[in-house]
Amino acid sequence: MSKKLRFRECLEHLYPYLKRHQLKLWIGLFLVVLMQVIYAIMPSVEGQITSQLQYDIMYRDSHIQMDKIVHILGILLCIFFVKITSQFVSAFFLTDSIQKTMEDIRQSVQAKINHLPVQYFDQQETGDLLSRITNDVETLSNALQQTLSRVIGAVCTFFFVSFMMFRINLTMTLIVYLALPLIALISFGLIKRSQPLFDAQQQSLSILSSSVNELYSGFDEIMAYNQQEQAKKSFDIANDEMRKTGFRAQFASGLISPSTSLVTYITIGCVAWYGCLQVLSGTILLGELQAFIRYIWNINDPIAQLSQLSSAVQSAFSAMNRLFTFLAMDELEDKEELVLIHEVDTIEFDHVRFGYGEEDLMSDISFQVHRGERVAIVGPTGAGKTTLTNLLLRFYDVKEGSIKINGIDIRQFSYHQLRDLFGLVLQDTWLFEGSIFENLKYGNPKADMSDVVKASKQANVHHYIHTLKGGYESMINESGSNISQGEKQLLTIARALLKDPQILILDEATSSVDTRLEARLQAAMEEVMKKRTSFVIAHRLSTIVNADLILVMEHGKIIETGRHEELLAKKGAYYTLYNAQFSQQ
Ligand SMILES: Nc1ncnc2c1ncn2[C@@H]1O[C@H](COP(=O)(O)OP(=O)(O)OP(=O)(O)O)[C@@H](O)[C@H]1O
Repeated sequence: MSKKLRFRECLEHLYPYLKRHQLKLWIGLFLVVLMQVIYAIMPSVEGQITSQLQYDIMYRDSHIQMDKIVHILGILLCIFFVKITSQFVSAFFLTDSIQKTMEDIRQSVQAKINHLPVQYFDQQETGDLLSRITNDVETLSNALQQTLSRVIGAVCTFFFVSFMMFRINLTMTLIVYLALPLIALISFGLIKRSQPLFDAQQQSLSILSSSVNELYSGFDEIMAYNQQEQAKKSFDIANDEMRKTGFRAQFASGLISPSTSLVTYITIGCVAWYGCLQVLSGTILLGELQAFIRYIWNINDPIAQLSQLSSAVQSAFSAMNRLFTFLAMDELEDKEELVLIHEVDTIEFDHVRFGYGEEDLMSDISFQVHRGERVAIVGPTGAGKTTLTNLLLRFYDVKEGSIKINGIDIRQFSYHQLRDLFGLVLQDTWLFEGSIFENLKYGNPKADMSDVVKASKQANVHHYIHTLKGGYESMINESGSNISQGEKQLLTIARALLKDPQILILDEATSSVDTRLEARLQAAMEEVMKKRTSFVIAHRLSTIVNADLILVMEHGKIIETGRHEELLAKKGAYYTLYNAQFSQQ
């Protein structure tokens, strides 16, 4: 994420997305150009009314020719009608193409998340990632919506209006042109200065969302530990930083408009003085001077507009930068499915060495498991139990040695193929916002209601679902807080049963539940492990006693292996652990 993209590179990344909806985009932009032509013609036509009146007063003894005035008004009305229609139609086409482009970008970000290595998520704040999908895309969308048509319009206006001004008077046009570099200098100088300030503002926003996210997800703990003051303090710091960066960025860009207006007024003063002399000498008509003064605003407008849009352009640039650097990140390379696995017969760790960073956490890990066996992994916290299962799922790759299924290195399989073999029942149960039925089907989208009910019965959770008002259609809220922890784990067991995986990874809950629920959980776990190769991060005595293989881990090493009785007889590490933790159960 370190390399920053330049503006041109950002546009190069954006272009393929815009290109997909280019027909609508081009129609919209063509109409924008048409509007600018009309915009350039209107002051001259309006000026004709003044010139006509001037003529009638001076040469026809104030006898006004109303038919000529009505004729010009008619032309103005037609032009106005075309302008309004173009405005509506172009807004429709531009909005449609831009919104579709944003939808595509959001989809790319979503797809990207699925193809990133797990390490990326270890290093990223969730708020930062969420901000990429929502805030950054929204900022870019707003900027395109507001700026694309206006920037193109501004450039066209500049050329069309210049042409009209030259037609009226060369000297007056040159006076205006003298002021233009000053306006450009002021605008773009201030834009450049405020660019880093906008970056800082966006960064603060993302820190603030992370902070709010943390406050919300840790709400119970904050209350329980009476840390409201501390939480408020860290939120206040993020909030204050947001205010400061926001103020600096907005103040810097807010200076642009008043400064450029001042230069415009001075220019109008000079032109009006020179123009009046020309009218008096009869070189130009009064209506032409009137039109010319309108043109000064119109030609300064593009530059002033750009400066007014600068905050949107700069925020969009920052957003595009983050979005496209994210989208350009290296993805996990997946293999084609060259090797097939039907039945998993053996799983083997062969002299595995691994560490999350430079330092090794585990080395020389070797053991073998056969089909249908139950492996209990025990050891103190931080021993490396979860890491072992992370390696099995290839969330991380081993540094040395290999993990083999049926004698084939798991790196030979595609991620999809490998992970398809596994079912997960974790302590940290994950259920999403949706109905119980949808949550259970997650493991097997093809399952129908009868499969779901069957799995729920096996997992001892069917009766509980029935007691809920909506049954299988009951909604689980975003955090899953409307269901108890024990019931949630039963639901994840049912989900795993529906998937019917060959290998099961089960992380037993350490939190104690009431005796009846415990019995239900126990039975459900036995059911899900039945006839399946299972790796259990074990906390229950019964699981360990019934295991075919117990791996005793400490500091990333397997220090003992065997069955319960053998290990007890050894009177080693397992014996001590058993007496300290499990014998009371
Ligand atoms: N994603 C990670 N990045 C860096 N270090 C990690 C990561 N995950 C775990 N660790 C570290 O690796 C070591 C082993 O962690 P692991 O979670 O495998 O232990 P565990 O035996 O499962 O512990 P527990 O019983 O508490 O879950 C710990 O020191 C932990 O801090």
